[in-house]
Amino acid sequence: MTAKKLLILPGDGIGQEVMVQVRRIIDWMGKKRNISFDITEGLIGGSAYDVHGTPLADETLADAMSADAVLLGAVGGPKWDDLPFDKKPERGLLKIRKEMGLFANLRPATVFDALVDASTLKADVVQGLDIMIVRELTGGLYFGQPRGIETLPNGERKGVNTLTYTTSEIQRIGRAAFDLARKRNKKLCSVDKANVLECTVLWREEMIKLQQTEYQDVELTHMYVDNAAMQLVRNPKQFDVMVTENMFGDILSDCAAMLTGSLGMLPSASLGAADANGNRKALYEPVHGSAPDIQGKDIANPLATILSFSMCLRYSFNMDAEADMIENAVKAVLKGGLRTADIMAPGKAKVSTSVMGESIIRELEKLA
Ligand SMILES: NC(=O)c1ccc[n+]([C@@H]2O[C@H](COP(=O)([O-])OP(=O)(O)OC[C@H]3O[C@@H](n4cnc5c(N)ncnc54)[C@H](O)[C@@H]3O)[C@@H](O)[C@H]2O)c1
Ligand SMILES: CC(C)[C@H](C(=O)O)[C@@H](O)C(=O)O
Ligand SMILES: [Mg+2]
Repeated sequence: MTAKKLLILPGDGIGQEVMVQVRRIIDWMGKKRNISFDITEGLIGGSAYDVHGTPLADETLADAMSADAVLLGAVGGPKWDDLPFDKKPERGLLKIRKEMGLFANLRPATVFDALVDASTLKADVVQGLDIMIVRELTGGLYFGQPRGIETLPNGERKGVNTLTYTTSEIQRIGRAAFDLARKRNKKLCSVDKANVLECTVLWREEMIKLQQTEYQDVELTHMYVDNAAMQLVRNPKQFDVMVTENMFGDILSDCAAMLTGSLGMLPSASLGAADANGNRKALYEPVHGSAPDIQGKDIANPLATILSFSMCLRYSFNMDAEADMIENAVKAVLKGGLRTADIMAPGKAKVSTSVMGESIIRELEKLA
């Protein structure tokens, strides 16, 4: 079997620190499981700007387009905050998502039993939680035209972003979410703001049509986004799969992260359309950012990125056994009481990023 092509883009800040821990797992898989990948490492975000003068060089994009999967850390940081808009690290991330056609961003929020106490919510609210947020990733308010800042004739300045979706964009993300719901508990909640925004009136109409024509076995409900944010904190277990607009999904997924204990726990998969062979372009990344406030201290939680790699093994490389091993190793380490600072609790042992990574390898040794 030819080795799968994996492009690794650590990015900036703690993105680089957490990716070191994934590289350890990859090395371990090579030595102990005889599984090797054809790995290219590249730059994205501020670190790409520093070298190439752009947050995503054409060669890096070409590597991403020809890879079987991309694994990304995080981008951004204060060093690059004052750059012109199109040079900012975040533009590199938006560009790679758009160019690769990664319209479906899956953000699972699962509460590990050992971490029930790490959430700021009461244990019975989050225990056993397993929800999937499906965020539309290449349209909506992030990409709609017109956008920008203009100066009006009267000298005032005007900022513009536009929320747009076409029916085909809504249908493809709708199908992705319905398909996932069908494999889970067959409940889909479509989150919109149809009481105010026409674009999401269309969103709701299309979701209803899809349910009636193709997914009658899945229960479809609708919720306004403000209520959904509240319900996620009040009673998150009412949800199975949620599907929503790009920016709504960005916000709701950070909110869902705290149900699991920390933003440092939430992985994600961004997927494109299936080709004739059923293969999809795919990028895996933690939900969190480059966390400049804790950068360089060896205290970041690497588990969201490690779990993103496990999603990569499962969704892109058909390596379910290895994905299970990694997830079981994470559970075992947490059960054993090891915690990075963000999920620390009384009576547990606080460990660094690197010790967390080493501990995962030790557990993998036991499971192999
Ligand atoms: N996907 C991405 O690359 C991505 C996502 C979000 C933010 N960003 C960028 O990151 C920079 C910082 O943004 P922010 O502070 O709003 O969001 P952030 O996600 O970087 O951090 C928010 C808070 O969560 C903490 N945190 C995040 N990840 C953690 C981890 N793995 N372990 C422990 N604690 C963790 C941080 O210390 C911080 O207090 C900005 O430049 C932003 O644009 C990038
Ligand atoms: C950094 C930023 C562009 C990004 C987003 O808004 O999509 C981030 O917040 C995320 O959630 O991946
Ligand atoms: Mg975000």
